[in-house]
Amino acid sequence: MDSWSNKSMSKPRIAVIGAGLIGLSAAVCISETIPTCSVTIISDEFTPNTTSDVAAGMLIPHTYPGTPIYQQKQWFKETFDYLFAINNSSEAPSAGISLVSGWQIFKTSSSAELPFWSDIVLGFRAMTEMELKKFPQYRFGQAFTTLKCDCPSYLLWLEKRLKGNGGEVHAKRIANLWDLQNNYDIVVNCTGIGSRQLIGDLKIYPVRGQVLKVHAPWLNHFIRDGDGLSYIYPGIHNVTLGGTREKGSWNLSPDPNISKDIFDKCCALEPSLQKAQDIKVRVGLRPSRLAVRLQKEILVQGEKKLPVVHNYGHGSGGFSMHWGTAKEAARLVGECIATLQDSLSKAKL
Ligand SMILES: Cc1cc2nc3c(=O)[nH]c(=O)nc-3n(C[C@H](O)[C@H](O)[C@H](O)COP(=O)(O)OP(=O)(O)OC[C@H]3O[C@@H](n4cnc5c(N)ncnc54)[C@H](O)[C@@H]3O)c2cc1C
Ligand SMILES: O=C(O)CCC(=O)C(=O)O
Repeated sequence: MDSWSNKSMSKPRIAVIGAGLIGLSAAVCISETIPTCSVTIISDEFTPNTTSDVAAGMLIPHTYPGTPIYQQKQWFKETFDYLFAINNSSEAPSAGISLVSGWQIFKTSSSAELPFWSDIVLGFRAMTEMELKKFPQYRFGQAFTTLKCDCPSYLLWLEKRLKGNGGEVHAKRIANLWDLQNNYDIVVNCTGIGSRQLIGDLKIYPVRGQVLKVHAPWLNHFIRDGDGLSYIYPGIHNVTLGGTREKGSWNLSPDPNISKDIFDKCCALEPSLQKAQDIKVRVGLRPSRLAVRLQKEILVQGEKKLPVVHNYGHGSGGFSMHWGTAKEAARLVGECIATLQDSLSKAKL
């Protein structure tokens, strides 16, 4: 009899490691799609101290070169539809979800490809001559309406929803997945960049991002340079100005020169930002990987087995993809439960 067969599967116990966007959304989705299980989040950091709190929270996907495009499109569509429904409900302000229209602008039209997500966001079209007059240095642009999450509000709302479903939250650093084996049947790994140390995945690396969060409530249109290095994203509580992408840097200290550079570039795009107030600097490490890792793994140690569902490596696109990947993680957890129940009933024969 292996160690699985000793456990009662009447209420499968699921541990989700990580309380960033990916852990919280996976935990909520599991608790809602498999209501017979218990879900516990275990994490060493919580909002407002996660990478997910630093993000702009825009639904504008980046492409993962190692994940098939049809898969990315599906995750984005599921995420967009889910957040659009929240946006259209009375929950929108407490969840921190808003619709935002704006422009992605390019210095040359040849660099402006039609993105794979153009038919998922709303009203995607080429910018008119009139709109482009605002940006004399730019030749071409795309106008569309998408969704934005106010990151800390959305994380708190997810946590509240999880607790409302009976889920629990514990503060703890996990050094070894096997430490969870006695108390849980299945582990869901949503540790982001922490997966490099926790499970030794050397394919995940940090891409440092520094942003400014400013008070400029008159702004309601987003502006994104197509190079992804300058953006102005108005949200419910503040405007996020970005940004930087420093591959391989683990430095979490804000750099004042970079802050000045971000501010100057954003003011060049939107001069009224000179009047912005309450400027705060935030730095986060994007958990980057060629492909999101979303798969089952059965860890084996002698007679013992521990089913793990990995869900990490969302890089620059966690907000854009999170509900689609949470649904897939929940489906994989369901498969693990079916395997455990099958092994339990065989052991009883
Ligand atoms: C500047 C910036 C702007 C961004 N803007 C956007 C955007 O506009 N749109 C978009 O889609 N994406 C954006 N992103 C990307 C997005 O922030 C990430 O994809 C997303 O936050 C990843 O979420 P996560 O939950 O995997 O990671 P995290 O938020 O880092 O959460 C990981 C969690 O795991 C916990 N953990 C790690 N190791 C352990 C351990 N050993 N034991 C216990 N707990 C552990 C951590 O404490 C944390 O709670 C941006 C990122 C940055 C840096
Ligand atoms: O790239 C963007 O425009 C959105 C912000 C983001 O995803 C990032 O900075 O990683």
